[in-house]
Amino acid sequence: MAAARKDLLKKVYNMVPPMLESFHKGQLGRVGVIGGSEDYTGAPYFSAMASAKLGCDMSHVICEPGAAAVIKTYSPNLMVHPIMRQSKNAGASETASSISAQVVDMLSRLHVIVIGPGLGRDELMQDTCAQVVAEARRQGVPFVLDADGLFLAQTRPELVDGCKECILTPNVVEFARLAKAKGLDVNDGEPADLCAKLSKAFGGVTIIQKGPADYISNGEHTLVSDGEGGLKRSGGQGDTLTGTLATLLAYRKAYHDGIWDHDGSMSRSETLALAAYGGSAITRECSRLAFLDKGRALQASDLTEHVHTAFLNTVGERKETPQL
Ligand SMILES: NC(=O)C1=CN([C@@H]2O[C@H](COP(=O)(O)OP(=O)(O)OC[C@H]3O[C@@H](n4cnc5c(N)ncnc54)[C@H](O)[C@@H]3O)[C@@H](O)[C@H]2O)[C@@H](O)CC1
Ligand SMILES: Nc1ncnc2c1ncn2[C@@H]1O[C@H](COP(=O)(O)OP(=O)(O)OP(=O)(O)O)[C@@H](O)[C@H]1O
Ligand SMILES: [Mg+2]
Repeated sequence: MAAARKDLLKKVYNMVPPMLESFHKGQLGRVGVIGGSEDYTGAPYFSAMASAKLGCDMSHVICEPGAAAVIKTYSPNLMVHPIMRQSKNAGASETASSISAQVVDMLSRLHVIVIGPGLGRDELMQDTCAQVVAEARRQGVPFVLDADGLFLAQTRPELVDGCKECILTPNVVEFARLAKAKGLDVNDGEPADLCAKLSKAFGGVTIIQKGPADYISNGEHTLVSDGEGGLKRSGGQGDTLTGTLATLLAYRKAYHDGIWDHDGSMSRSETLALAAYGGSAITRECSRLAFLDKGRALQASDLTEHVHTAFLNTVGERKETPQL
């Protein structure tokens, strides 16, 4: 393991809470994934499940009623809330304000939200999420924008400009769309510099540009996460990333809230970068393990099954936790 990677993962370890008998339900993470629509039920499931498998106590999915009925059949462990509405299914009194108000009601019980997996680009879904993002930001609830959630950053950049409590996770194509929205030329420079430029253009928002290597930048500092992954590029692997990021952001909150004894020496900006790096490293390791297991047959759900081992192989279990 290269020295820089080892060093970074050791710091991620320091941010991960031990598992103590004194903790109560919810202290190790309450995550909400907003997405899931008529067309896509897998994406929010993979995201929420990855968060749970990384150790989050409570993983919620907030989605359309049609998607909710389906997602509930995938796993009884997830809490699924049929709050969101696509325009064509909305009643006369259901507006972005009335729907987002129900999601906002849940915010005080959530540590982190992920917006976008399987969300779609329907106008009412997008408007609802825009209002949720604005309120999450006001309340200081960290959020991850991915997939159709990135369409918000592309079309309404003011929602995220300058936000220091969020992570954007574009793939190559989504990165190019965001760059275009900010007037940047993706052919002008090395990937690490481009990621830093885009982050700066968003006022220092943390960006993970996914690809053969993941570039992570807040405009000031750029990390490269290039651990070996698998060779199958099936859809849905990005959802394991957003779920792992969500749990690490919940752990980050636990770290800053001081729910266990530690020296508290890491700043919020450092721990945000560590959550981003840790999520990327764990996801790539999941992909590597799943590919070893399944080869060409690998599907997104195979990553889900390797989240725990990937955590043990990269970050490692806390020494205080009894080893199984
Ligand atoms: N099982 C599921 O429910 C899944 C749902 N998904 C959802 O599907 C919706 C649309 O997501 P898409 O990712 O298709 O987004 P887009 O509809 O924006 O399409 C992006 C396109 O870029 C292509 N692409 C991706 N990486 C590339 C690269 N490195 N080089 C060149 N082309 C590349 C893809 O093949 C895709 O055609 C989202 O809501 C997403 O969450 C996907 O995450 C896949 C799995
Ligand atoms: N060429 C590659 N080599 C190794 N890992 C990769 C490669 N491309 C992507 N990844 C990894 O796969 C994960 C998902 O990235 P990807 O670019 O597939 O996202 P995505 O297109 O948004 O996925 P999704 O289908 O879930 O929407 C990331 O953790 C990334 O590090
Ligand atoms: Mg994606």
